[in-house]
Amino acid sequence: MDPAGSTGVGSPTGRRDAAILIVDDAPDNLAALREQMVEQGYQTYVAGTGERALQLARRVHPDLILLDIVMPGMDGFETCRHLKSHPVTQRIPVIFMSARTGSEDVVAGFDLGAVDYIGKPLRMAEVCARVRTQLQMHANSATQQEQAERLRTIVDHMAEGLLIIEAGGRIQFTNPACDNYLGYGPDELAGRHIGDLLAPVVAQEYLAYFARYAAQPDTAHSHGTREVTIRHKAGKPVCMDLTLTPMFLRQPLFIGLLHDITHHKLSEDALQRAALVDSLTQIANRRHFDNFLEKEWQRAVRSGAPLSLVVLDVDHFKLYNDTLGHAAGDVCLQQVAQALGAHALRMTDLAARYGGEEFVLLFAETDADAAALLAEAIRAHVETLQLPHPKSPTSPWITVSIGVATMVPRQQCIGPGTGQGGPDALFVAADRAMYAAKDGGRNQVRAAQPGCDAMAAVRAVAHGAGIAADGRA
Ligand SMILES: Nc1nc2c(ncn2[C@@H]2O[C@H](COP(=O)(O)OP(=O)(O)OP(=O)(O)O)[C@@H](O)[C@H]2O)c(=O)[nH]1
Repeated sequence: MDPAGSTGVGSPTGRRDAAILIVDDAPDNLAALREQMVEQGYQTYVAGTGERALQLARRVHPDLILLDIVMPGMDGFETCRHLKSHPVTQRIPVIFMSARTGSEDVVAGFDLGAVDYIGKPLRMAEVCARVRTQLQMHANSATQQEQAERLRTIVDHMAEGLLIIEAGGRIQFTNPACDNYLGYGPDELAGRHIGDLLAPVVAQEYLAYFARYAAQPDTAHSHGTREVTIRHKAGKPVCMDLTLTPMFLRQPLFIGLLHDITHHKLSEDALQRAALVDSLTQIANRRHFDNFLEKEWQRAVRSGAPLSLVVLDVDHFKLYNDTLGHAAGDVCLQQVAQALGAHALRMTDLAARYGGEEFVLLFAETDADAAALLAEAIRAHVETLQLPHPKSPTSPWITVSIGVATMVPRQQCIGPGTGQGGPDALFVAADRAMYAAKDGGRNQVRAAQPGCDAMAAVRAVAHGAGIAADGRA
C-alpha cells in the first residue's frame, strides 16, 4: 500500500480506472472489503477515520466511497455532509455501510445524498453488485452531464441566435446570441409569442407552417432560410436570416437559427445609394433623376398639380477649365451643386447633376410663377458665391444660365416615345429655355410654358425672345 493507502491491482477484466475509497474504523472490515474490491479490478484507497477519508477524497477524487457510519470522532453521516458540501467531492457517489439498518438511519443516509445503504454484516457478493451498479450509473450520468455541458457551452457561445418555438408560436428557449441580437436579457424572450417579433404577415405565414407540421409531423420539412425583419426590443427593425427546422421532442417544435445580416444589408443599402448619387457632387445622378421625374409625373397626372423643371448650365465652363484647370473645375461643380441642393427643400424636390456642367431641379406641385422665382433665387445664389472666373466674358464670377418649364401633366400626354408629351416634353421645354437664356446673354433665367406640344410652346417662347426654335439666335 502506498502512503495514501492505495492499492492498484490488475483485474481479470482489465478494468483499472475505477477507484474506490473504503472508510471503516474496523481494520478487519477494511481488509476484507479491500480484498474484494481489488479482486473486482478496482484501485482502492482506505481510511480508518472520517477526517482521513475527507483528505483522501479531496486528493484522489475516487469514483465511489464505501462509508461506514459508526466511527470514533467524525462519524459517517458527518463525513458525508462534508463530502457533499465541498465542490471537489460533492458528486462522488457514497454508499453507506452500517449495522444500523433502522428506517430512520437509512432515510437519514439517503437524505444526506448517499446513493445506497448496505446493512452489516456485509455480504460481499451483494456489496460488489451494488458497487458495480453505482459505478455504471455514475459513469452514465457523468457522460450525460458532460454531453449536456458540451451542448450548453456550444449553444451559449455560438454566434448564431438560436430559438426554440412551439407549434402555437410560443418561444420556449433562446440562447444568449439571440437575446443579444434582439436586445433582450436572459430568459426575457422565453414565454413570448413569435408574433411579438415579426411583422404580422410574416408571423402569420410561420404560424400556418407550424400548424401544418403539428397536424402532420411526418410530412415536416425545413422551412429553409429567409430574410426577415425582426423587431428589436428598442423598437428598431433588424435584418436577419432565419432558418427554421422542425423537430419532434415530445411535441412538435421548431429550431430557429438567426444570423445577423444587418452589416450586409447596410453595405447593400450603401451600394444602392451610391448607384443613385453623382460621385463628384454627391447630389442625385441622372438615373435617379429620370426615375424620380417619371414617378412625380405620374403623381401629378393623378393630382392635377403643376410640375416644374429647372435646367441649369454653368456659363463658359470650358473656359473656366482651360483657365484654372480641370481640378478647379471639379471643385466649382461641387460648389454649384451644393448651392442648387440648398433650394431642393421639400421631399418632392430633387436636385441632380444631369451630366458635365448641366444640372436639373424638379419642383412638384409648383406653378410657373413660383418656379420662375425659385430659378431666379438659384441663379442669384450661384452669382453671390463669387467664384472667380477670370476670363468669362459674362462676369468676373461663375454664373449660370437657367431654363424653367412648367406643365400640368395629363393622362393623354403620356405614352411611349413621349417626345410629344410626358416628362420628355417638360425636359425639352426647360432645356430649350435654358439655351434661350444662353443666347440671351447668359447669367439669366428663361421660362417656357409648354402644353402637351412642348415644341410648339418652345417655339412660342423662342419667337417672343427673337430666337429660333432650336434656341439659337
Ligand atoms: N472640371 C470638369 N469639367 C467638366 C466636367 N464635365 C464636363 N466638363 C467640362 O465642361 C465643359 C463644358 O463646355 P461647353 O459644353 O463647351 O460649354 P461652356 O464652356 O460651359 O459654354 P456655355 O455652356 O456655352 O456657356 C467642357 O470643357 C467639359 O470638359 C467635370 O466633371 N469636371
